[in-house]
Amino acid sequence: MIAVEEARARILDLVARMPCETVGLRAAHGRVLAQTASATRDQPPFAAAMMDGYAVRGCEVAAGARFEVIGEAAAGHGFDGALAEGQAVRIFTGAPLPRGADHVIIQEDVARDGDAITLLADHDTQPYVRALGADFKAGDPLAAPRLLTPALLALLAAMNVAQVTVYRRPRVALIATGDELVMPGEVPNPAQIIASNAFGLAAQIEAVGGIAQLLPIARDTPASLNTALDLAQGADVIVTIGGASVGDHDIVGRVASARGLERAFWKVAMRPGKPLMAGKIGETPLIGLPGNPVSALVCGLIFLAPALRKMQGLEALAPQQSAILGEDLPANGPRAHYMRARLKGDRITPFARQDSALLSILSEANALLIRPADDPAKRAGDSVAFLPL
Ligand SMILES: Nc1nc2c(c(=O)[nH]1)N[C@H]1C(S)=C(S)[C@@H](COP(=O)(O)OP(=O)(O)OC[C@H]3O[C@@H](n4cnc5c(N)ncnc54)[C@H](O)[C@@H]3O)O[C@H]1N2
Ligand code: MOO
Repeated sequence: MIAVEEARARILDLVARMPCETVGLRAAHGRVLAQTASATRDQPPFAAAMMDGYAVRGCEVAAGARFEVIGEAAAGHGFDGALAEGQAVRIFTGAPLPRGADHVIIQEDVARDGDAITLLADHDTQPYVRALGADFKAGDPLAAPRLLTPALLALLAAMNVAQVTVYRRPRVALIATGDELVMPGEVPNPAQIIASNAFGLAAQIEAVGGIAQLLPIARDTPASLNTALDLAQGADVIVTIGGASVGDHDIVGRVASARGLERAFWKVAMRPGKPLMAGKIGETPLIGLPGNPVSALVCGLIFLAPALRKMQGLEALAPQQSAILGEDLPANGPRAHYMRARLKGDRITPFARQDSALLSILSEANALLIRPADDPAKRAGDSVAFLPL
């Protein structure tokens, strides 16, 4: 058995950066920018009014000052002429400032009489002008790699960047294995259960930008598993679920070896997730997850998600967080324990039941409390590491 960190490092070594592709902005949410994008224009491209009112020369702004209104500037329609002394242009938010103007008096602060305005005594003195390029300048870069969020997509659009180069999404083939499994909605026989793991894993994969492909369930025969592995060809990562342990029907290791698996490791000093296996068949990384539902999903978070992040040019690991332990815990054994826990404020308390088959407890948990291997007993109030769920 190897340590969690060693297993993760070996899995990260199995995967490579994805190739790039160019996509339109509407397809870029959640993708990772692979090439720096640069603004093709200044924003705003002119000094712009920040308020509805009157554009004037700032040096003339004084209580009681009168101006002649000589025209109008609206968003999308500038005023062609220039302002002379004593003149104002009616202006609306977002409009370019007329030549000669450097100040917008908000309309609440003037009395209008035909084509004349008079500035009221208690007027606002802010100029209400947004400078040319105040948001960004032509050539300003948006450096890669970075995850494209809603705000960044809006920024790229404003920069007049219509297409971006992003990493291709890694496609992950998911193969559930076991004679006991039927798909949700099917009618199981009395010894069967519903295949649940691939649904949680697919969601985890999609949450980190991957594409999940659910293949047909492989039965506990080499022929059936080989068929599923054939169908997985072309995937960027193959993930099997179950059949990873030591039982007579745990055939994933054997079948994968017969297909040329170069094993990076089998068995990790962790709970849940001990029988985890990983390697490469040809150029394709294969991760063999344990079948117990919580083991599969915890391994998905701790090993598969970082690998998919790395493949898309992102930092594989998020920084670890810490919280205050809510109750005393006995010493941990030789396997790191990822305990389903409830984090409330800065206090974290593990659930009493930690059986790796209990999805109900996982779904109630909002954190995994991390007990390192051989961690000594802990007291309530001690600081402990956790992963948010
Ligand atoms: N003698 C030993 N027995 C076991 C060991 C061991 O070290 N020595 N390890 C245990 C641990 S820890 C785990 S975890 C499990 C994992 O074993 P497998 O990866 O071989 O998984 P299976 O035996 O196929 O299934 C375990 C359990 O999970 C259910 N399962 C499987 N696939 C799914 C799925 N897609 N959706 C929902 N549930 C699934 C399956 O029915 C079993 O109940 O091995 C221990 N045994
Ligand atoms: O490692 Mo198993 O995942 O403890 O149940």
